[in-house]
Amino acid sequence: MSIILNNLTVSYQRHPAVHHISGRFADGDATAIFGPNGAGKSTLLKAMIGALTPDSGSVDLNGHRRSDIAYLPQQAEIDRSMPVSVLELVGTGLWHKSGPFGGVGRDGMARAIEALEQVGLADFALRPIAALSSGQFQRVLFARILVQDAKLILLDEPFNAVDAKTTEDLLGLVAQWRREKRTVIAVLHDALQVRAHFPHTLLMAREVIAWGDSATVLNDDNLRRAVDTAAHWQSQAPVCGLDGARA
Ligand SMILES: Nc1ncnc2c1ncn2[C@@H]1O[C@H](COP(=O)(O)OP(=O)(O)OP(=O)(O)O)[C@@H](O)[C@H]1O
Repeated sequence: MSIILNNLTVSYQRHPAVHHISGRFADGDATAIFGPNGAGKSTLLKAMIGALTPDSGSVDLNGHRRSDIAYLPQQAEIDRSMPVSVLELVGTGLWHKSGPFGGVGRDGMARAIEALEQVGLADFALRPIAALSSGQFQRVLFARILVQDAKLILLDEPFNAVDAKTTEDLLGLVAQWRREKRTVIAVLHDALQVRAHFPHTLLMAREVIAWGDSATVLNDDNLRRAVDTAAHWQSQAPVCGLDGARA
């Protein structure tokens, strides 16, 4: 499933976090979004799922619906104090099929248990989500994505605060999604990991620094340019005139 950004600008109180980005994500393959802190990576994902409205430009899902997208937010954005069991949380991945108040049914329950087995947490099904470690919780969120069976998978820093073994297991799922020709887009901070597992990279610092094959994009010059761009940022980006120029 191809996703295209057309001159996309997304701002907070008119200060752009994503500024005039255009390009196409590789269809049925994995792309990393890479860049310094504050580069607009999370903002871009939120615009892609429709949680933020662009100031200008658009996200073209190529005829697909938002419900074809599975999204993993940063853990810090999830309220884990909710009185919900692991199995119930994984079951919410079937929301688009069951409706907000519908039960997941016997088949849905079986799929959720199968997904928990796949991430190695079947024994944790009835535990409250509040009782999980960060790494276990991340496995549960990946199980939720498995039951969603989405064509487009967006992951925001999926391996943050996750140990080496869990990272390796979850990267195995990314490899499986690539074999299944799903489009995977992940915000990452580890260039070695990107080079090894994500064939394509969008390197950004509010704007596109480079976008293409990871081996080409992640060269020293480009990485330096991204860091230099960030080093000259003011606390807020200048207001955007939306015609391509800063106002
Ligand atoms: N809700 C918000 N209100 C105002 N400004 C925001 C908001 N969320 C993000 N920003 C600002 O937008 C810019 C981009 O933030 P964003 O979180 O998208 O960056 P990022 O590349 O994901 O950063 P990091 O690598 O640190 O997670 C930052 O300057 C940030 O302070």
